[in-house]
Amino acid sequence: MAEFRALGLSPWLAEQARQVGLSRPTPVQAACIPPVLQGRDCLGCAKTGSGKTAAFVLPVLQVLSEDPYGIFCLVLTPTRELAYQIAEQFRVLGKPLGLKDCVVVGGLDMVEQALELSRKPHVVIATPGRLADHLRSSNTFSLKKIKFLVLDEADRLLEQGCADFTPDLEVILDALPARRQTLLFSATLTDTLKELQGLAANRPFFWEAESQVRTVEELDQRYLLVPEAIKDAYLVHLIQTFQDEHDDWSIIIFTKTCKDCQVLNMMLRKYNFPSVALHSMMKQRQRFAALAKFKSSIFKILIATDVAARGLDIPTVQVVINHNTPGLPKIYIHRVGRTARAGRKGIAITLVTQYDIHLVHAIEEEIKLKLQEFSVEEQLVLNIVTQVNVTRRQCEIELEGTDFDEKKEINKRKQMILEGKDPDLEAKRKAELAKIRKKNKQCREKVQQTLQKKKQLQLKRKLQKKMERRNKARAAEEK
Ligand SMILES: Nc1ncnc2c1ncn2[C@@H]1O[C@H](COP(=O)(O)OP(=O)(O)OP(=O)(O)O)[C@@H](O)[C@H]1O
Repeated sequence: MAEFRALGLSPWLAEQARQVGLSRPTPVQAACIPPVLQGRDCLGCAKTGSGKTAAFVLPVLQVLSEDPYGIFCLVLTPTRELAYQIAEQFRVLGKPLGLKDCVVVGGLDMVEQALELSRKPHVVIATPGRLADHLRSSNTFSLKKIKFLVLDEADRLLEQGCADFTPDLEVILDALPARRQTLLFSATLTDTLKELQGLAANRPFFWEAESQVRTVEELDQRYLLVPEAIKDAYLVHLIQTFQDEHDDWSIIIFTKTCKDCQVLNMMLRKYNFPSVALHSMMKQRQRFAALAKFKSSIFKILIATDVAARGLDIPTVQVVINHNTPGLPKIYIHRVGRTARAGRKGIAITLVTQYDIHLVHAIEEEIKLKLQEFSVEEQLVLNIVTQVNVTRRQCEIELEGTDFDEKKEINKRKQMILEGKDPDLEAKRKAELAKIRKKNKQCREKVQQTLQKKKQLQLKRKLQKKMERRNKARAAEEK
């Protein structure tokens, strides 16, 4: 407790931290809390599970307790589940303050959220899309007086991936006062450091954990070479083994697509494994329910897309299985970081097919560590291959019978409308683009063929000339 106090926190807050199990500051907390209390902006880069959340929650609560008003702090985070998790930390640590928080995320009632926002909560925790929608559509609340802006998983919020947050961030930043403290945290900040530094200009304090290796020591990182066609048999075998060998076990399996996630969940259920799925095509209430069931250990297996890759803190997770090798090392770091948190041990097994070897090399290069091979008894896997493949096919057929693909199409259209695009026009544009690409490809092929023919002709002529010269020489010799 004394150590948290030594960082500048009040006795009540240090005591509250102790009561919720934070007895001694972790390095990221020890390094970042004092400069934040001094009024500086902060960029904190520390490994997964190292306590970055409390590194911003504690100083925000400290400053809030000295001059409480609403809306005092805005926290932005990329996923809805993460927003609730952060709100929970604010709630437990800020209980003695009577802290009022408000979570603003997509998929839930907008009117209710607007009402809550108008009641001036101390802290708003939001995903960018929904908060920007509120700002565009109502003037019943103001962010003009906020003292703190926190970007959790800051690099994800700023990168322009498949879900691009930047247009929403622009709307939000326009609604904020220039005089504020900005705190940015992630386990993978360094790639986007330049953009981030532009956001935090108030005597920014940058802290990065001193370590070459970018994943935690307690994590045992393995790969398993598997032929693509029988990958699922390996997965079933792995799960069966963990179930047989451990009483208390809990696994997160990451998949590439929502459909894969759904099919695998159906398949594992057919084998009576206690699994639940979590992906972005589920309704928000189903997503929360699935996560709650997994957190309470009613279901021991969570099959998820990368929507669960960042930030989720579930201490009981001992195993992470990557059903596909992540295409980006950064995603690998976040996925495997769902285990071996806060000093606990954990294992991550990545299924690697013949097509993914280069991805493993990229991961190893980034994390500065070689993955070790995980060995299994191949015969046991071969024994179940046919059965597993048949079961998977059955599940795929079952899924095709539902409106899953249709929903996907509808979701895509909805997303486009939200982004201000016309789905029909986009479809037309896409078709035209495909046509142009096809034409270009045909043209390239034609050029290549012509070039090749030309080359062959030249070669033929050269050969002919050579032969002629040789014949002439021979004839001259004979004379
Ligand atoms: N000082 C502390 N002492 C003990 N446990 C702590 C301390 N600080 C945080 N923890 C615990 O460590 C776990 C991980 O913390 P947190 O979720 O903040 O990690 P993180 O660094 O944000 O990870 P990620 O990068 O995956 O989001 C949580 O269960 C939290 O309660």
